[in-house]
Amino acid sequence: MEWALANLLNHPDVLRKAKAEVDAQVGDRLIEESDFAKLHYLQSIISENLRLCPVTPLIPPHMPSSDCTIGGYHVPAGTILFVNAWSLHRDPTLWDEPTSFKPERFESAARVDASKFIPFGMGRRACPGDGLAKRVMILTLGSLIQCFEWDRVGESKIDMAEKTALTMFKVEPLELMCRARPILDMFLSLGDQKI
Ligand code: HEM
Repeated sequence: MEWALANLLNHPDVLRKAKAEVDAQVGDRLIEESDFAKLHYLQSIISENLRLCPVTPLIPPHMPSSDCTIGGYHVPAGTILFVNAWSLHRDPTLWDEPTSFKPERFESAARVDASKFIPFGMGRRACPGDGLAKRVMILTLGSLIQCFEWDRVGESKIDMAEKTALTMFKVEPLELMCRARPILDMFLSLGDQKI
C-alpha cells in the first residue's frame, strides 16, 4: 500500500482518473465488495503497482523433483531455484517502457500474458491468498482514494529507492499529507446508521 500511494502521488493524472472512477461507480456511500468488478482502473493500478513493486521480488525457492529444462537450461532434480519476479516484471523484451508506471497496460486483460506477471507466483504452488489479497488491496486503496485528498509534502517527487530483503520496501518511509473529502464528513455524521 505504501508503494501504491507513492506511485499515485508521483502520477497525479493516474490518481485523478482513479478518483473519478471511484466517485462515478460508488457514489455517496462507502466502497464495498460488490463494487470491485466495476473498478477496472483501480484494479489496473493495483496490478501495475505489483508489477513495479512486487511484495516478494524473489519468488520463494522451488526445487524440481526430476530433471527438467527451463528457458533452455538443463536443471537437475534437487536444484534450488529462485525466480526473479522483479526482473521479469521490468524486462524490456516483455514490457513496453518497463520502468514507467502505466496502469493502462493492464486495462485489457488479453494484453498481459500471465507468465510475465507473477506477483503471486504461478502454477501448483502459486499463492492461495491471491484473491483475498487483491480484495483487501482494492478495498483499502479505494477507501483511501474515496475519503481523502492526498498530496506530496513538498514539490519534489517521492523518492522511490527500494531495498530488498525477503520483501521489497522503501528506503525512505513514505510521508504524505491528506485532507478529508466532504464524503467523509457525511459518513461520520451518519454515526451508527448503515453507510
Ligand atoms: C499482496 C499480498 C500477497 C502476495 C504478493 C503474495 C505472494 C506470494 C508468493 C509470491 C508466493 C510463492 C508462490 C510460489 O512459490 O510460486 C506465495 C505463497 C503463499 N501465500 Fe501468498 N501472497 C500474498 C498474500 C497472501 C495471503 C493474504 C495469504 C493467506 C490468506 C497467503 C498465503 C500463501 C501461502 C499459504 C503460500 C504458500 C503456497 C504453497 O507453497 O503451496 N498469501 N504468496
